[in-house]
Amino acid sequence: MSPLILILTSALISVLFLLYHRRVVSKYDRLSIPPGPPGNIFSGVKNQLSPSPWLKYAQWAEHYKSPVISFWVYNRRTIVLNDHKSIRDLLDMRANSYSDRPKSWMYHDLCGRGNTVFNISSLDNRHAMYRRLLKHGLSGRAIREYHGLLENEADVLVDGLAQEPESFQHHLRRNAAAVIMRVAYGYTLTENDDPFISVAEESAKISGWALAPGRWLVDYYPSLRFIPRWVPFAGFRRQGEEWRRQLDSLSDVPHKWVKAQMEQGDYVESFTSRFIQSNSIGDENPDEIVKWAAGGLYAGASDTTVSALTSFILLMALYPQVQQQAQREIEGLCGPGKQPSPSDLHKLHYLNAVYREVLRYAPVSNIALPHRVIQDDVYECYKIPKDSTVIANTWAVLHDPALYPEPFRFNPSRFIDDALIGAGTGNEQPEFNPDPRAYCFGYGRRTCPGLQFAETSSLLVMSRVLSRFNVSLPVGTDAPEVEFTPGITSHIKPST
Ligand code: HEM
Repeated sequence: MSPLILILTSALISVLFLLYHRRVVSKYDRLSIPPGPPGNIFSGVKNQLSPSPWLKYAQWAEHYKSPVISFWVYNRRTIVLNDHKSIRDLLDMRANSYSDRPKSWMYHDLCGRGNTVFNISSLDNRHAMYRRLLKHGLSGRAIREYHGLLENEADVLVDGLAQEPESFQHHLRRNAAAVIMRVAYGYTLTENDDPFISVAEESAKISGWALAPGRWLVDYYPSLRFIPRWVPFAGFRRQGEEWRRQLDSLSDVPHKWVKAQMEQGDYVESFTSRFIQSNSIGDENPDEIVKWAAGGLYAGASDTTVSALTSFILLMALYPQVQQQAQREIEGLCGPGKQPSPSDLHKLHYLNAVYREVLRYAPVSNIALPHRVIQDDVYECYKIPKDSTVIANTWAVLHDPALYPEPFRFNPSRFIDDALIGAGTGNEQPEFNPDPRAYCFGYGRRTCPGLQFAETSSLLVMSRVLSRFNVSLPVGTDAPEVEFTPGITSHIKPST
């Protein structure tokens, strides 16, 4: 080809590219951002969000007549999805773009927690490695191996409840911790003041402070992290370093304990021991991958199942007819006075419906965890800018009257009564009362890996409690207003 033709061809290609680019870019630019409250120039809507942001988001969606809304929190663009369609379309169908986490500079960077399962970027290969391990360790087959453990701990729980029914939350907490410590580390909890539980609670406390939304300006203005630590107003840097030291040593405790037990040749097989011995992890530092994945087990399981089971106990006391129907089902299957075993659980259709209705009526996680979109996107007539924090308002979906008629009525039959379920085609969700587990456990590549484990352990506890007790409010107590605590994991009140 002659040089002239080459030059002309290159020029033509450049012009075509520029025209295409201008058309696409200007089309994107012409679109508007989803509507939402303007907020103030410095902190955006930050001061309008507490204590129950999901209610505020739902109000704004109604006010702006759009399920997809947006606003600023300081200098961070936040998009909230308030209906099932936008959540499905974006977080699930476009999971490759919407599964990252927004960066918390205080917690991820200064406190060094960026590698935990919950926080690590979805673009980091290690996220996929953690998820592979968790999938293996929490598969149906793995869970069957834990059946004996789940049964023993459920017995300990009901014995505790028989002795001190008023401390039911303490017993539920102990049960969740005992099960997951054994699964993750092969560790058996001591009766009181267990040192591993103290370690885990200390980490959770520090994490709560470091993650408090809006508390650390460095989360919104990351260049502040370069301020020298000796500068008088750089207290956050000194605090971050101190917490980093504490959190590093706390997260090493259980992992080192398992390794020491293994070196002595005297250990109970666990998630950690199994994967430490496996040479299929495929990272130059497999020990770290196992450590963080096992840490995710405790962090994911310890508070969530407690929240669901606390709601269950209170709702059984408030809805005796539901309780009796579930008890009749259990007795019909197992015989009078007999306890269901883990392999009976799938046959208890009404109890399964009660579990789903507990998750729907009192969501454990009202707004899942925040996601981050990694590239500019267009949804319907809106542009969604790269790096926006994307929040799914799970609470709004699970209380949407168009999806769940009479959403504030606790009614497990909605999931088994054909008259209450709209027609679905093939494998699709029904028109009404779809399975709430599709929302309660999060979305896309961040969907909770513990869904099946949570279900088996919760159903077992629920069935054992109902086959041994009649749950009721303390004598002389009026039925309380049902309210929920704010926070990442929400708990039904009264919680003491
Ligand atoms: C009723 C019980 C539970 C509920 C409602 C629940 C809910 C959730 C939610 C909403 C998320 C965030 C998903 C997202 O960002 O979109 C999550 C993540 C996670 N959950 Fe659960 N969970 C429960 C139990 C468990 C259990 C028992 C485990 C472990 C045994 C667990 C381990 C995890 C882990 C490791 C993640 C992080 C996933 C990631 O970021 O890639 N969860 N869970």
